[in-house]
Amino acid sequence: MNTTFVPLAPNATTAPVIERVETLLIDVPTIRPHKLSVATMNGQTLMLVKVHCSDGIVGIGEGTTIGGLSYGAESPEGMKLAIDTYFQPAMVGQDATRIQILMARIGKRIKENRFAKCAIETALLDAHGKRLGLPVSELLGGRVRSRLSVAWTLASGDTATDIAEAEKMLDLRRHRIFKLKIGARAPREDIAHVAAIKRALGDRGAVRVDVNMAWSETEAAYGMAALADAGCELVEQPVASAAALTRLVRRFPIALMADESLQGPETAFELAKVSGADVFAIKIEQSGGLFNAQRVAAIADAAGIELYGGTMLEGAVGTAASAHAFSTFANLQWGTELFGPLLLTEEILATPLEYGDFELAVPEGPGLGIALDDDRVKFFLRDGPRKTVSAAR
Ligand SMILES: O=C(O)C[C@H]1C=CC(=O)O1
Ligand SMILES: [Mn+2]
Repeated sequence: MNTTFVPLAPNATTAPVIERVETLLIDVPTIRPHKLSVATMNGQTLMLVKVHCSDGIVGIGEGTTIGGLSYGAESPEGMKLAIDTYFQPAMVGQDATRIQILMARIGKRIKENRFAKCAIETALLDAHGKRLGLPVSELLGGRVRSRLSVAWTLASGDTATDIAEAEKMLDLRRHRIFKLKIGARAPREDIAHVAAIKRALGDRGAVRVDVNMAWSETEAAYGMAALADAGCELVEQPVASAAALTRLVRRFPIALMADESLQGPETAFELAKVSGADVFAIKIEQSGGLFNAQRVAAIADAAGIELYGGTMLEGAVGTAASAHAFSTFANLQWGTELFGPLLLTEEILATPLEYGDFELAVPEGPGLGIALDDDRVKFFLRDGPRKTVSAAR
């Protein structure tokens, strides 16, 4: 038998190349103040990136942070600067179809900057999916689920307001898993707040908490025991250090989830080695992209650690990208919290993402399967028309 093997040639002369990388900052208000132990958000800044390719295809990506620099080392403004100044020169003229090669090239020239790398990788995957007529999930190996359960975060700062909000979400059949942001007040007050919400919801709603690293180890030991008594099923990153997480895990009848401790495959491997958590909250931005999120998931699976699909409170673009990645995970025992677009007052997609029956539908079209509403995006551009109108008043 005569078989001819045709190698795929990177930079083949016919391959589409990257012509230009465009970045935009979009400022959108939140539906109410979102109070975390590290910041109170009244709006979210979406750093949108558009990768323009020589075949006319434009891929879209997004980077967000929480409270500017309150959550981590990157900010939306910093991502824009890094992409304009350092990513773009590394990308222009390169084969747009060889995403792994391009990300490795970027990785050699640019240390850290995981959020910006995620935004760029998202845009490259979106472009390539559009080119091939395939959803991003299929470029990542294929989805194993098309709908994702979605938790909602209660973070108004007021117990009665949070209960009313949870009731509304249950009535709408939008969410039945609630994550409470605690850690800003004294642990005793926070526990009373959690217990009151769980009492009001009973079996109709699951209650989890996120402390965002605010507790000392002794506060966490007290807090985890009391939370378990209150009927709370999971506590997310109560303390900052991986060593303290490792000492707390399995001591109380409540699941312990790592979030901020996970900053890509290496940190996931270190935490998995010491069995430092029951659950990993995987975020595509914290992981440094969608492929790295899959690597983190594989490490968790190998270590017997369960999985949750986290959010950096991304808008619709980052949420769609996360949904594609999480849809490919072999295990997703704790569902997701991909509610980011629902926290914003404004829609920036031509057709909104589909939420219903406590779930988000993973988009089915080519690429991310979404399209921006360009007029809306223009309107919310930093220094765009809205700014000019209010300045003129
Ligand atoms: O998990 C975090 O720490 C950040 C984020 C996710 C949901 C939310 O309300 O805040
Ligand atoms: Mn968290």
